[in-house]
Amino acid sequence: MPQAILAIDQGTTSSRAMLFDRAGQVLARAQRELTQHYPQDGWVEHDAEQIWQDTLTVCHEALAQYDGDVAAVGVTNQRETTVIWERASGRPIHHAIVWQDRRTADWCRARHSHDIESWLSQKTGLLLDPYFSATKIAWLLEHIPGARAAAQRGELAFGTIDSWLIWRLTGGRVHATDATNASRTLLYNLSRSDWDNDLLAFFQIPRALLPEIRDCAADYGTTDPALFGRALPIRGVAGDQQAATVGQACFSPGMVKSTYGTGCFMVMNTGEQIVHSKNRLLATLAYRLNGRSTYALEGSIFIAGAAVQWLRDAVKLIGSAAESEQWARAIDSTHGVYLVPAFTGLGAPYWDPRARGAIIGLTRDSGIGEIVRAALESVCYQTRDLLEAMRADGAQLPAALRIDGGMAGNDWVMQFLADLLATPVERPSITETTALGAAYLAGLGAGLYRDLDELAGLWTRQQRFEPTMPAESRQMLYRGWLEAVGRVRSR
Ligand SMILES: Nc1ncnc2c1ncn2[C@@H]1O[C@H](COP(=O)(O)OP(=O)(O)O)[C@@H](O)[C@H]1O
Ligand SMILES: O=P(O)(O)OC[C@H](O)CO
Repeated sequence: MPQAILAIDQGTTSSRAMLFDRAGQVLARAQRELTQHYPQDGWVEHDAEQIWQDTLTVCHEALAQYDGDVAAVGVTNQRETTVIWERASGRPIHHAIVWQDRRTADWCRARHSHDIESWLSQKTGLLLDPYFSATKIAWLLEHIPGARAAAQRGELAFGTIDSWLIWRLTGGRVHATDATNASRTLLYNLSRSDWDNDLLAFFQIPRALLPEIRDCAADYGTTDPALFGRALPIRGVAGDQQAATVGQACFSPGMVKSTYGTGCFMVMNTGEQIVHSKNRLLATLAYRLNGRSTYALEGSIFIAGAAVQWLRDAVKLIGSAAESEQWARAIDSTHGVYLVPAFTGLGAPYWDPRARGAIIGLTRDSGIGEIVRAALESVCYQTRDLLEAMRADGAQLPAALRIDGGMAGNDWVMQFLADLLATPVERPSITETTALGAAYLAGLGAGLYRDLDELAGLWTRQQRFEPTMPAESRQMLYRGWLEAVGRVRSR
């Protein structure tokens, strides 16, 4: 029986546990849907206690499917989502505030200025936007009675979901995060690789709240033996998009992966160089190993697969996400219909928290097919926006785009994407690259793999989509999209 690696992938819409063998093949999997809470327009919350219980359940279910040894545990997670809990009781003081939540939009607007933006961008690679954890922490300290004083006394702990799970997995013994998750808080200094006192002062966040920052492949303690009947070493941690970058083996500068889950996140490896975007992309960490940082340029889109969920659950135009493909194939075009899924504002490169969604160009002939297809196309147009921004930043465009995530299973979307980008799109054999990346990092941390070259050798392609659309059609379609986006922007 080979030694397995347990990967925990706590995402926005579900919590997953997967067991991989050393070659990256899936041995077991279990998954639980996560309840979304929308207390007000633009607010999105998760119950941190449910996240923990679901994680525990899926780990038990996956481990029950396999009776061999588990060499290490890797954790990957939805990033930025913010939990604050009491150190003594382990109880969260409030629901987790999710990355999509826009409640701090006014807070950001009140403090926004050109100088602040460039100061923050220089230190963190990020922007002053509700997306990132710091404004969410500030909101909790301001709105939960007694929280600020308790934080100052060192009685509370902050964490992104990785820290929250590690705390619970280790029975409250380890309060740590990895550098990639830290790099999404607006509190991490990218070039100094540490929390930054000036940033803490700006957001009025006491240092006592913060976890210790470690490498992505490192010692995060062992699981409480009471949980799984044995103590399992936690050896790998990364935010989900960074884990997917590792799972897709994007280890050389210029390599790009794009993950289509709830949102879409395109990450380009920029090597040892921090590229400060002039086009509102983010400079972030790809991974930190042996104390050495590899940086990335990231484009974050808030709504991708979530638009398909909306078609299924809110307006009920389709019965399942997969059905969207038949609707799109059944017509030859949307005949000028565009859907801009700015349900929670617009992310990169627009960063407009007050924009809201729209369907534009409807005629008497428009039907379900046009709307469904427009929703799928919107994901590809938004990807093109990101690639255009990377191009404008002087990045050499990749020879092919490596894609993954739930929506990557939709062949029609992948072909339209290749057509619209005029770039081949490659789908790997294992599209669960986020969990795979966490397993690889844990394997590196446990000494099961030698180095990144060995991991790169494990990547295999399942399908390649070649662009075939004439350039003229591509440009015309994209022009229509830019016009549609222009109509929903708030500034
Ligand atoms: N065949 C499909 N066509 C279009 N969208 C899909 C398809 N299958 C799944 N999705 C979308 O992909 C998303 C799920 O992807 P996943 O990677 O599991 O998300 P996350 O990690 O963000 O929770 C859902 O939003 C779903 O609507
Ligand atoms: O849970 P996902 O896969 O939608 O990813 C969420 C991102 O990490 C948010 O930045």
